[in-house]
Amino acid sequence: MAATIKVTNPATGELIQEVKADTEEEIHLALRRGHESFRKWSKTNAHERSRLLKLWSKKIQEHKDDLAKIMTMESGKPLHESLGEVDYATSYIDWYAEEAKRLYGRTIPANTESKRIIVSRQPVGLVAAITPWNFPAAMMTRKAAPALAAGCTFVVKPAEDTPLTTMKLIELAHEAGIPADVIQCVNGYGSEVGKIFTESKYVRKITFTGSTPVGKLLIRDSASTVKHVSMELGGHAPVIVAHDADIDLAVEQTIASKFRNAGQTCICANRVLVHESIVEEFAEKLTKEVKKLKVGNGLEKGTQIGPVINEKGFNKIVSQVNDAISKGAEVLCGNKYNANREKGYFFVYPTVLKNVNENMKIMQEETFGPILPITTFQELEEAVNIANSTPYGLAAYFFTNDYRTGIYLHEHLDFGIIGWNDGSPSAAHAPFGGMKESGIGREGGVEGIEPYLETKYLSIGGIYK
Ligand SMILES: NC(=O)C1=CN([C@@H]2O[C@H](COP(=O)(O)OP(=O)(O)OC[C@H]3O[C@@H](n4cnc5c(N)ncnc54)[C@H](OP(=O)(O)O)[C@@H]3O)[C@@H](O)[C@H]2O)C=CC1
Ligand SMILES: O=C(O)CCCC(=O)O
Repeated sequence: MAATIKVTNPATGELIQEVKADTEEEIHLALRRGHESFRKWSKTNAHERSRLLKLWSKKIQEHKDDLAKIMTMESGKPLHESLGEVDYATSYIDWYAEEAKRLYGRTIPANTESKRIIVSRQPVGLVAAITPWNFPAAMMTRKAAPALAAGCTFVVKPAEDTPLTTMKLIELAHEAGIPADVIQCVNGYGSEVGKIFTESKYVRKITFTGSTPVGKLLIRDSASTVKHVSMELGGHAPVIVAHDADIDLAVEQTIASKFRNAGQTCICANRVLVHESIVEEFAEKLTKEVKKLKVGNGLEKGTQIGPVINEKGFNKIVSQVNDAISKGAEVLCGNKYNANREKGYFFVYPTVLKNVNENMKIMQEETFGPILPITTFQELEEAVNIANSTPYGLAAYFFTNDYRTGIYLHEHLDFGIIGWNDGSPSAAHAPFGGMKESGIGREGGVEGIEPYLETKYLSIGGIYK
């Protein structure tokens, strides 16, 4: 395992900090500590766990500006988005601080007078999390908060591109009074740490946000010890704009969905299907707005689109755009880059493509970049078939003012998260997650704590009549 991880600023390529990578022994030790502290933490009463989570949230808010700056420097996202992410991250802690107090059990009527059946919930044990670089704060807290609320202990490995935000959050958790062994961070390379996590006898649950191929590996490797798994994987979100849609709203919300974090979110609009009767108006209005988006270093005032995370991400975006153009796509704006492979920064200007078709890679694969391909449809059924024609099933969006169309689309789209006239559906109080190869389980809402709980029932006999 490498001794250090170099964290660089994707806007400049400059080194921000070298982070010590944990050795195999140190990671095993962290897992053992997490396991050993489980008994005490799981027996700490729910109101006390809730109190400590609230203190953690407060500490994070006190350090909001520092955290946002760190996040922008290591991930590239514009500062206003990082500030928003700090709030989003704490909203999960606040929500689960309350849910900790609501882990109710139940009784079941027995089939004889001399018995009682009681069902209770208990935490699964030590949870190991692997998180991505695109939301270095929120993806961690939306796993850690329900885990700690449920009474689990928690070890996280952040993405090597963005460990600093996570390390700061863990430090603040300890300052808030959450015991050091109850929530820990280890650093290292994904494949190496992943193997240690999945093989460990101490880890009872793996929770992951990242690409579908890595998710599949983690599911496979977790089988040998039958761990619980929660997977929040890739997406390929369709946006369907029906003939009766409010076009201005559809344009505004599609931009909000597509260009957040330079298009690097798993629920970003990835392909836009517009009814053929309105495609010209939609494309013209959209392009006019997209051209106004300001590209630059996320720390500079007014920046709306930062750099993409790294060369690998950049290459994938460029190859999808080139493939689409070579197969007949028309560029309405963008297809412009400011990249320096030696220095290590990669900016992609927001790009709108028209006349795309199903044979292009961009219509089949997750893009993770600020590229918006537009295609058309005639009948709703055709739009649904195109939308559902990928292995992904995370988020989908549609725009219509006709309730019949809305209900039809809602019922026929095979996606876990649906935005109807809404390009920003995420919320701590709602269940986020995907169908098909987009994942297993839900994060957020009352559903988001379930994966951290086991159900146990007690059957008591010999009761006096
Ligand atoms: N659902 C989502 O939100 C995300 C989707 N993606 C998709 O994946 C594409 C590639 O991005 P990339 O960053 O490479 O995504 P990865 O899935 O490779 O990375 C996400 C996390 O998984 C870790 N990881 C990588 N390989 C393994 C492994 N074999 N076992 C265990 N953990 C591992 C990474 O660690 P390390 O950093 O050390 O490699 C990181 O912490 C993106 O273009 C996008 O399409 C990416 C990130 C988030
Ligand atoms: O890209 C992701 O993995 C998370 C999307 C952020 C959100 O809206 O919760």
